[in-house]
Amino acid sequence: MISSPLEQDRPWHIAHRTAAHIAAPLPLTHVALDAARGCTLARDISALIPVPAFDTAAMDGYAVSGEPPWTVVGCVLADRTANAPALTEGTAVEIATGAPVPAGASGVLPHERAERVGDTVTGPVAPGQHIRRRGEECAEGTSVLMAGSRVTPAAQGLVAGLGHDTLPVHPKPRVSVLVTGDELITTGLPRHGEVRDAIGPMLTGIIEHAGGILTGYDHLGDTAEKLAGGLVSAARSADAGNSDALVVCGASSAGPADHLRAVLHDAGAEMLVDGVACRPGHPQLLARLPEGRPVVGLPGNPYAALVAALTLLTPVLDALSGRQQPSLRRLPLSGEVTAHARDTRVITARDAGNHLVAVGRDKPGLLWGAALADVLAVVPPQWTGAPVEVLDLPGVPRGAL
Ligand SMILES: Nc1nc2c(c(=O)[nH]1)N[C@H]1C(S)=C(S)[C@@H](COP(=O)(O)OP(=O)(O)OC[C@H]3O[C@@H](n4cnc5c(N)ncnc54)[C@H](O)[C@@H]3O)O[C@H]1N2
Ligand code: MOO
Repeated sequence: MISSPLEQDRPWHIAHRTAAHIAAPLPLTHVALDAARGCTLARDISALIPVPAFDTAAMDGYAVSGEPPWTVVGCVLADRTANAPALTEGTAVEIATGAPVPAGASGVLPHERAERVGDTVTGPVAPGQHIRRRGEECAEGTSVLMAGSRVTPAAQGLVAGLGHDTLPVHPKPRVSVLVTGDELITTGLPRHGEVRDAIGPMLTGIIEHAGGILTGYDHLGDTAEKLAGGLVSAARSADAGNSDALVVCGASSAGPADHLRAVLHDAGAEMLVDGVACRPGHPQLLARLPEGRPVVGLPGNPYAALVAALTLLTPVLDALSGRQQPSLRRLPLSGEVTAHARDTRVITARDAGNHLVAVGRDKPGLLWGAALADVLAVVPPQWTGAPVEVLDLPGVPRGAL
């Protein structure tokens, strides 16, 4: 039985949470360090080597042994061949920062504190001064990153320094997108009856920001057959390993060309969110194909599609990537805001640091306000002014103002 969208509309928070629990994380795979950026760690990571890996000079100067004065007997640089003989009492070697400190050294005297005449050097050095001891910053085997954390550029640098070449991660979910609509064109000026596709161009960035990869993109016509065919071939390519989730844009409502619900029903899909009580974006949906793959249906109106992408698609990709759903921060909201009696409103806003200011220009059909905004504000039904939850907009730096 296919119901009309409005009858089934789920409260916004429930829809958001349902999407976050739709799927288990994709199975662990080992990927090269560079490819791991943005992925979620599937296991804790520990140090394969100590840091520093050997006793090392923390300053350019002289590694000395015993009390001054010292006779300079050589020079040690930070390279892999450095293998200086042990120092005996009263001797020193010139040493570079990072070079292995020879056995027998009692400290390192920085150049700027050293007085050197010929081969003799003197200066003040406390025992052990300016020597970084093996394992002092991180002992071998220490657990440094937890499973579930995201691989950031700093994390890549950290684990490279600790000897890793690959990382165990949940891979980035691959997403196939089907854009419906006979009226859509993808370049140039639309003629009468035509509309430029505004959803496709924003989806790649949204998917990437959510930690996924766009692996398939198709424009379909408006018939049920084309949509069913598109779903089948997208699902086939998914079987071939090309996608972990499907997104359908448009065809989500009740019009003569809106076949998504019927096609999903015929495909045996389980409908998990059949409309959301939010404005814009109420016809959005979330389903699971019989083999388990999630399908997110975005409404055709572009701003409604953006709201739906941040409501359902982002949490689905978080779930597949093994990322914990971040709890949304709350901020006070000012400006022209009219709450709805029954539905959540998702509106465009600027982030002024400790409060939000409504941007407006957020009618369903145009992304104008969204392109000017830093965030979307989630305004609950019958809102009377309490702080609201904040959805970060993909690609906008935090604290953009
Ligand atoms: N009887 C009802 N009609 C509508 C309802 C409803 O509840 N009952 N909901 C309205 C709402 S809200 C929305 S949103 C739209 C959703 O429509 P669909 O998802 O079925 O999408 P279409 O009908 O294909 O298109 C709607 C609109 O958006 C334009 N569009 C579609 N795709 C794109 C795209 N990729 N880029 C730019 N613009 C796009 C399309 O040309 C239409 O103008 O339904 C309402 N109707
Ligand atoms: O999703 Mo629609 O208005 O709510 O554009």
